Amino acid sequence: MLRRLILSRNNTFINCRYASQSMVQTTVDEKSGIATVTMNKSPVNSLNLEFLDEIKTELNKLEKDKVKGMMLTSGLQKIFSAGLDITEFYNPNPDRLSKFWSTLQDTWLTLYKTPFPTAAIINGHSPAGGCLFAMSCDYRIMVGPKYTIGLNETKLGIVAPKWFIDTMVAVIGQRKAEISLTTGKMYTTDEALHIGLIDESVPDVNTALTQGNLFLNNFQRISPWAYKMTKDITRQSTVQWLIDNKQKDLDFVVTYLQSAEVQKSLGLYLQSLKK
Ligand SMILES: CC/C=C\C/C=C\CCC/C=C/CC(=O)SCCNC(=O)CCNC(=O)[C@H](O)C(C)(C)COP(=O)(O)OP(=O)(O)OC[C@H]1O[C@@H](n2cnc3c(N)ncnc32)[C@H](O)[C@@H]1OP(=O)(O)O
Repeated sequence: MLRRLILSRNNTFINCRYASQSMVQTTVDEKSGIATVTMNKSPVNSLNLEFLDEIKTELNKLEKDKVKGMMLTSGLQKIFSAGLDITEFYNPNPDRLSKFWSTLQDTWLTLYKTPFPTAAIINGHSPAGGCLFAMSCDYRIMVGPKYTIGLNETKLGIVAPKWFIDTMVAVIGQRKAEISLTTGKMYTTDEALHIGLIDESVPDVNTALTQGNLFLNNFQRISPWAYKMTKDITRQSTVQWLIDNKQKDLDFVVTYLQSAEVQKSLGLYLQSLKK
């Protein structure tokens, strides 16, 4: 791992951590202590085992470094994240599939429970797992109007696990989540703003980053302990369910994803993507 200081747009030094061939780049503004984590896995930031592992490691590092906040964004032109890498569960190797799902569980727990405030800068399409990661941040700013966001699992012939569903319910409420999930609806930026799936719609990435910094800087005036306790209490039931049911969730997903019916749906969906 290498480190270097670079000069930011507002002339403060940024501590930049990077590794060769890294899929995740992080900069930390030395003045504000706010980190920007950029997902950079071409072509669509699909979340496979190695990518998830890198994201989790990076989040743990930020916690150790006691950053004051984090913005999660994408380095790709028009995609925040295409969600889970479908090739991880189409014709899967069962051992790798187990490892992949456990890593997803752990990465999500790490992101959902960060002791520092987080903002998703959604600068591109954000289906399924991409939407999950955005919803797991404390605040969402989406660059409009061209992109879409939502949990579209039913469109793939699969079911969003309970903790995906609970995360969405926590953001938009039971009724809207039920409609969104059963129909697999992908929302435009305006629609997402209207139902509360995102907090702000902005015209470009620079504005999104400025607004993200503004949101995170609010916490300079809040006790970190009070922040963390409040977040833990608010998110407790969703987090605790997964902690208590990790193995059950894993066993179910591994069995269900390998069933002939689900494999057939996934094959057809992958084919449609290639077309
Ligand atoms: C009680 C419990 C019950 C059940 C539990 C059981 C099951 C577990 C549930 C599992 C949950 C899964 C959640 C997910 O995240 S599934 C993934 C859903 N993602 C999508 O549907 C996104 C699909 N992709 C797109 O819509 C577009 O690609 C996108 C808008 C992101 C970008 O469009 P663009 O035109 O720019 O690029 P494309 O040409 O479409 O794509 C480029 C190449 O990338 C490949 N691709 C795209 N998305 C994925 C993906 N998610 N995984 C793997 N590969 C992907 C695409 O095929 C293209 O490949 P090539 O043709 O270049 O080879």
